[in-house]
Amino acid sequence: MSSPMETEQNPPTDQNGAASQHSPPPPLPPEDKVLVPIEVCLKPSSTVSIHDVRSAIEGMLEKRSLSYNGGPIPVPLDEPFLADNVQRICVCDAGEGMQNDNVLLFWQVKPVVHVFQLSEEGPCEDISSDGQSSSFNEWILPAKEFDGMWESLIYESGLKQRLLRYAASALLFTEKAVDPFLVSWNRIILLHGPPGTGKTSLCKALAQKLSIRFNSRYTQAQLVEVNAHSLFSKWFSESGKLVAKLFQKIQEMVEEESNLVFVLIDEVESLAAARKAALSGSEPSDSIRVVNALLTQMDKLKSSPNVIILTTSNITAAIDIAFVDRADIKAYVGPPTLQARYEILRSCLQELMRTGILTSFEDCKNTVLPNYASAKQRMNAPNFHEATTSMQLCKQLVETAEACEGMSGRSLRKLPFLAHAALANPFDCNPIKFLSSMVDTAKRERSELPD
Ligand SMILES: Nc1ncnc2c1ncn2[C@@H]1O[C@H](COP(=O)(O)OP(=O)(O)OP(=O)(O)O)[C@@H](O)[C@H]1O
Repeated sequence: MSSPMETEQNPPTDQNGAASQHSPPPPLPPEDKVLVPIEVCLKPSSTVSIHDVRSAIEGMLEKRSLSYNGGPIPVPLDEPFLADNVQRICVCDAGEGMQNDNVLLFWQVKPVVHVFQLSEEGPCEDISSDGQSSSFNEWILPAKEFDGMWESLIYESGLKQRLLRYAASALLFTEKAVDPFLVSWNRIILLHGPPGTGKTSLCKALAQKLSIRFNSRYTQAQLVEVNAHSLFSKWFSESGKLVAKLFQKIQEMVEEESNLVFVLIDEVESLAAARKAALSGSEPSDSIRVVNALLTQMDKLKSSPNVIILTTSNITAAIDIAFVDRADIKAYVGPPTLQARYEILRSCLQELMRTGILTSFEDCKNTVLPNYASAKQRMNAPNFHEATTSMQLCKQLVETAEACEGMSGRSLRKLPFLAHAALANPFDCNPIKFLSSMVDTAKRERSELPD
């Protein structure tokens, strides 16, 4: 593998290090340059200012006029300030700026540097008065727990980009004080779809991303995770108090205008269920008061510019219509497509090879499996043959992904573990044998899915 970064003098290379056929294009005019975010994570021990690191990284990118073909950029060891303080440098969403056989030429794009440090504080849990379920969790963002989550979620059709751009526009409109009577927008996102498709994770990952991308405007960010179900306490009289307590806390957070607050309400369909049950008389009317209190509090929060409300639901039809109306973005998150299944399984396999669980052929640790598009391209090439282990593996990986049709992202991420546990000899684990075991396990899992 070539290094992810090459100097401009070197011809651009593709992901396998082959020289590009094209000559480098001339620099673009500044207004045509695509913005490419560069995320720079500081070491936990670092105490330097984000400002200083940003300037040093910008200087580094300018000085070296680099090109890039995937993976993290190595921290420059010849620059002690960066080497001492920076843990990693990642180029994000480079897709649009990539040209010439997937090479990103830094002098063709406008890098936007975001420097951050992960919070290691962990969640702060609030135990509800029944002493059992907690009514909300709170994290300081960006949190160590959510590091890498955004990258691990795989969707087609630009869903992640759409959400990121939507939230960025919503924050910009608010910051620029656009008159809401003339242009109307909310900062409420609803993700709905079947269980296990990554809705909750996507909300958390989105909050983490935004806390990094907007940290020059908002110096602090927090995520409050509310389980809607737990708000309907079995002690009915307590429910109203729980909602009041929760929103009082959120109000305190948003009063500090340098604070960006994300409120995640999971299982929002339980609001509708409670209202319906109350109307049919099977639940005390207290439930309906809780739903109404929640909606009123959400409306109140709308006037605060620094809040984004993220909600999820498994059952679209059951969501309270009053709530659906409030959400600006209603995105359906479905089960992974063939390509997404391939990519999820590829990342699993890659991890098992990195950690040495899968072994038995030389250089297993350093093998890089091709992505779906290049795997298909190579398999369809007239001179394709399965002689190389990597090609044999990716052909089998495509077959495994095909066998997993209908499975959720959550089940797919569990599949490698189940397949490993089913092996007769788990200590001599050949990736080819392992993939056969995955197909068998997938068939078994699918046969056990409810109709
Ligand atoms: N599209 C995906 N790409 C990668 N991983 C996924 C995907 N979908 C789900 N997963 C995996 O499944 C796990 C569970 O997802 P999560 O709990 O966020 O789903 P959910 O849709 O909120 O489920 P539920 O509705 O049952 O609460 C995630 O942490 C992730 O590892």
